[in-house]
Amino acid sequence: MNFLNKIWTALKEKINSKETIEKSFEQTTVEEITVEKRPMAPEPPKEMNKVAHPIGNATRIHTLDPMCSRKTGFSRVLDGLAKRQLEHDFQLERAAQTYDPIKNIGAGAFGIVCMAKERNTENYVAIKKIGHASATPTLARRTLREIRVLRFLNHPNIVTLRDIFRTQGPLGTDVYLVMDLMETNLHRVIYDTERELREDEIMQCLRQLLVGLQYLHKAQIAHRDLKPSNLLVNWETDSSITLRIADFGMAKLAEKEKRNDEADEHCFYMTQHVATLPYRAPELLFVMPEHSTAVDMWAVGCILGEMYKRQELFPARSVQSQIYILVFTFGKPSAKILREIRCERTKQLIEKYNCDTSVSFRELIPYGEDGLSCNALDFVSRLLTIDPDNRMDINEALTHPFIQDYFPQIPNQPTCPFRVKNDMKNVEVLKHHQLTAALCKDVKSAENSYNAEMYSGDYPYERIRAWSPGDFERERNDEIFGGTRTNPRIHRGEIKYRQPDGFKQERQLTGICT
Ligand SMILES: Nc1ncnc2c1ncn2[C@@H]1O[C@H](COP(=O)(O)OP(=O)(O)OP(=O)(O)O)[C@@H](O)[C@H]1O
Repeated sequence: MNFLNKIWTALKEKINSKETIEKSFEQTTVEEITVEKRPMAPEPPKEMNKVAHPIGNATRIHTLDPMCSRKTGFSRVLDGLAKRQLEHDFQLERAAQTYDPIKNIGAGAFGIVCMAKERNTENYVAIKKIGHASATPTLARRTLREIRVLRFLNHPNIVTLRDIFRTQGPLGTDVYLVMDLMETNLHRVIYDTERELREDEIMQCLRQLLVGLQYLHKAQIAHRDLKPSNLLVNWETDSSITLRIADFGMAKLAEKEKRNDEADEHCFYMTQHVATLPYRAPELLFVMPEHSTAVDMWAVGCILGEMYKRQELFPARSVQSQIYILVFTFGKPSAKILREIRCERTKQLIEKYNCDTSVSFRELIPYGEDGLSCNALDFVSRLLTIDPDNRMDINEALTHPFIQDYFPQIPNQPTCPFRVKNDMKNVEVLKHHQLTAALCKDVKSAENSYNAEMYSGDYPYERIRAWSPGDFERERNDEIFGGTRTNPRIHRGEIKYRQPDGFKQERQLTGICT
C-alpha cells in the first residue's frame, strides 16, 4: 500500500510539473528567453507578412510566414530560437551595416543560406555562408571554385553573385557569398506540389536548365553536382518560371582525363565526393576516365525523369546499391565500358549483379495516361546513355526535336567570359596552403571591387555593389564608365545601368570613383 501511495505521489508531482512547464511556455515571451540581448534583425514588414519579391521587379508577392498572426506561445519560442540561431550563424561584422539577415532559408552539406535585406536599397538577397572555408583542402577548393566560376558569369539562368565578404570565425575564415534571392528550388517544387507537373512547366524548366548549361559547357566548365535542390526557381502564379543553376562548389574545367591504371580500393570511395548519388553518372560511379561535361548531361536526364515521375529515377543511398540499380536498369555494361573501369572492386560488383535484361524507358518513367511521347523517350534515352562517348551533348540536346518542336526559336546565348576558364585552370592542382592563399586573395580583391565607393568632395556617394560584373562591362562599353572592374571610375552625371535582373533603370549618380 505504501508503495502504491509513493507511486501516486510521484505521478501527481509529474503532472503538476508538466502543467507548470506548459504554462510557463505559453507565457514566456521571446524577450524573456533571450539570455543576452543583442540587436535583433527587424521583422519583415508586418502589414501582411509578405515581401515583394526583389528579383525581376516582380509584382508577385512572396509569402514569408502565413501563420504569423496565429502564433502559439510554443511557436513564438521556436521563432526566438530560430532568430538566435540566425544571429549566431550570420555575425556579419562590418557587412552588418549593409545587410540585415532575416531568416534561414536553406542548408547544404557545406553552406547555410539566409534571406537578408540590403539596408540601402531595401532589396532582398540570399547570403550563403561557407563556415571556416580555409580549414580543409576540400572546403577551400569548393569555395574557390564557387567564387571563381560565379564572379565573372552573367547569364539569366545562372545565379548571380552580387557581393563577397569574409569574417574571422573561431575555426578560420568564414566566406559569405551574396546572391540573388530565389523563391525556392526544384526539389521543393517537385515534391511539395500535390499534382504532377504539367508538360509546359517541365519544358520551361528543362529549356532554362539546358540554356544555362550551354553557357557553361561552351566555356568547358562542368557543374558536376546538378540536382533539383541546386536548381533555384521562381515559380510565378501564372506558371511563368525562372530557373537558375546554383552551387558551383564542384565545378571544374572539363578536360578529358588521361587513363590512369592505378586501380585500388581508394578509388571506389573517391567517386563519393563527386555528384550526389542518384544523379551520379556511370563513369564516376564505375570509376572510369571522367568526361566532365557529359556527367552534367546524365544528371539532366535524371532530373527530367524526376520531374515527370516525381521520384528519383535511381534512388540508391550507397555506391554499391547505386551500381546495382544501374546494372539492373540498363543491363550489364558493354565490354568497352568494362575495359575502361579502373576499379577492381567495381568490376567484381558488376559481375556479381550480372543482369542481361534492361528496363524500357517507358516503364522507367511513367507520365500521365498515355506515357511519354516518342520524342521525349528518345531524348531521355540519349541522355541516360551509359557510355559517355555516346551520350548526347548540350548542343545535340538543344537541337533535338523534343526541344525544337516545343521551342523553335531559342535565342543565341551570350558567351562565357574567357577569364572564368583561365581562373579555373589551376584550382584542381593547388595544395592546401596555396588554396588558402588563393582564397584569401580572391575574396580580398572581390571585396575591393564590389566595395569600391564613389566619392567626390561635395557630393554624396553611392555604391556600385549591386551590379553584376557583366553589367558593369556593358556600361563601360557605353563609355559612361571608365577604368576596370577592380578600379572603377564613374563620372558624375545622368547614367543608365542595367540591373542584374535585366531591367533598365535610370538613375542619377553623383560623384566620381576614387
Ligand atoms: N540564392 C538563393 N536563393 C534562395 N535559396 C537559396 C539560394 N542559394 C541557395 N539556396 C537554398 O539553400 C540550399 C543550400 O544551398 P547550396 O546548395 O548552395 O549549399 P551547399 O552546402 O553547397 O549544398 P550541397 O549540399 O548541395 O553541396 C539550396 O538547396 C537552396 O534551397
